[in-house]
Amino acid sequence: MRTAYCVETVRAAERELMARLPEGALMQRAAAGLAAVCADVLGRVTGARIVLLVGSGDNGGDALYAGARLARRGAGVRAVLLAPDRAHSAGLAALRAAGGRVAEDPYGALRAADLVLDGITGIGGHGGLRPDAVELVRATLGTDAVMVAVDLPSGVEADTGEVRGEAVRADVTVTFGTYKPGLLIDPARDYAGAVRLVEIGLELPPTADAEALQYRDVAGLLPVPDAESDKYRRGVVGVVAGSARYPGAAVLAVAGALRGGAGAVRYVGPAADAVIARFPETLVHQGPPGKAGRVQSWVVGPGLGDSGRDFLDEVIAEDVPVLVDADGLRLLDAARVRSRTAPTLLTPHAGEAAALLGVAREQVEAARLASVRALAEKYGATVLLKGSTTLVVGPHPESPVRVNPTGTPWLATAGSGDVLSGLAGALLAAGLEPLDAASVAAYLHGLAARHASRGAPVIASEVAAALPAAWRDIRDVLRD
Ligand SMILES: NC(=O)C1=CN([C@@H]2O[C@H](COP(=O)(O)OP(=O)(O)OC[C@H]3O[C@@H](n4cnc5c(N)ncnc54)[C@H](OP(=O)(O)O)[C@@H]3O)[C@@H](O)[C@H]2O)[C@@H](O)CC1
Ligand SMILES: [K+]
Repeated sequence: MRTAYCVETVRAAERELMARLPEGALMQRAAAGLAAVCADVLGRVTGARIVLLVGSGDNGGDALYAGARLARRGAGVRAVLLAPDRAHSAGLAALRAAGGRVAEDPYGALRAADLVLDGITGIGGHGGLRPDAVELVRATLGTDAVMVAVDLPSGVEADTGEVRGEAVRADVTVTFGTYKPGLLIDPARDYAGAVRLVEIGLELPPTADAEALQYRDVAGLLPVPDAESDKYRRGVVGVVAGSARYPGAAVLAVAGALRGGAGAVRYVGPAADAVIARFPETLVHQGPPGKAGRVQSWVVGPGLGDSGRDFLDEVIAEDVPVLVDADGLRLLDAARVRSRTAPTLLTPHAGEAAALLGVAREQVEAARLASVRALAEKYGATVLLKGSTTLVVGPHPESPVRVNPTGTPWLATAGSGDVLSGLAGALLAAGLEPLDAASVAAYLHGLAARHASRGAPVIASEVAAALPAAWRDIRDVLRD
């Protein structure tokens, strides 16, 4: 599991560690790791032209000490001090002692740089870059210099991934001790480039603030049938989806459920002919959901249209896990969801989330973490917010947010959400907790899209068809 911790927790761990270490030792660890990554990126340090953008806090101190290390190895290092009277004095002295200098012509130095170290702000920064910093950072655009951010790209919010104004766009971010949530969550994640973690010995609490499943975690969670399994042990999913206008949504949700390992899929709705034509293994039911036979989880909403309200109400009243997506979300009553005893999983995209929260879509996109938490609280449900970085949170406000690392922009295609809902529904039916079902589904879905796409446009039914390949990929790690 890749984990990330908020600033408050990082600072507490830092204080505790600092009390046990000689003065300045922690910053030296950070600077040593930072300099090593810079050397790696440069290939050859001797003769390299390096510019340090140095803010008024310890983030600037890290940059100065790393600059000193690189200067000792033969690099030409120039520091641009954004607040000369508040720059880290010991760091600056170390840089000077190593042969580095304060830049006399900052813009000239930036134009000629091979590498720029962004030490303007780290975890102490708030709000976007200030105007003087904006000007300097703009001067690096269009040059060949590699931008390496110290701890975080300056201008992003460490805890939330929000970007309130301008921020540094890094090629590489060297972060210390732990990932910060902003390095995993868009839009900030997109500013970080490749992230390298430098261990500095922080002892962090067992529960993280954000976490991203890795192959091995997903492999451990995937339900795998054994010799005793029958369709009920594997899980029977009920799908209430589709309408005369959108029969395809039903087909795609059923595809996701079948490829998600369901023992059986029961389909309820007006698109039975289309579903059977494509997937004859589906059990279709003509009456209301309550009479469809045994179901271990329901998926309701894709392509349902307005006419599905009665079916939605009936499904919500069932005492099994229910996933609500798309049109189902619009028709949903928060109080009814909150009063359910079995788990509920909601899977909105940003537009649907915005409608449910009564805000603009842009607001959800700019504050994805706050939005998904607000929805989880409003509905007392687990919520998966689709998007560039899909987020999943449980109803408990203290639980970590799960960030999906496998997304790809090719997934932004009609019907891909329907596949995801069927897939997550199958995992719920197999008995996974909603947080696991949703995050494993997002992971598989992203991986399947990558398989199907390989850099070219992909359509939703191909994503569903590529799920077995993604599944095999993941199970392969268990053989290592
Ligand atoms: N914690 C750890 O484990 C370790 C931490 N380490 C390092 O320390 C860093 C944290 O250092 P930090 O606390 O000194 O804060 P930092 O990020 O340098 O910025 C604060 C300064 O910036 C200023 N400022 C604020 N917003 C601004 C803006 N938008 N634009 C411009 N300026 C802005 C603000 O000044 P003011 O608002 O008063 O003008 C304040 O002076 C951390 O990220 C890591 O690199 C490692 O060395 C070792 C392990
Ligand atoms: K920085």
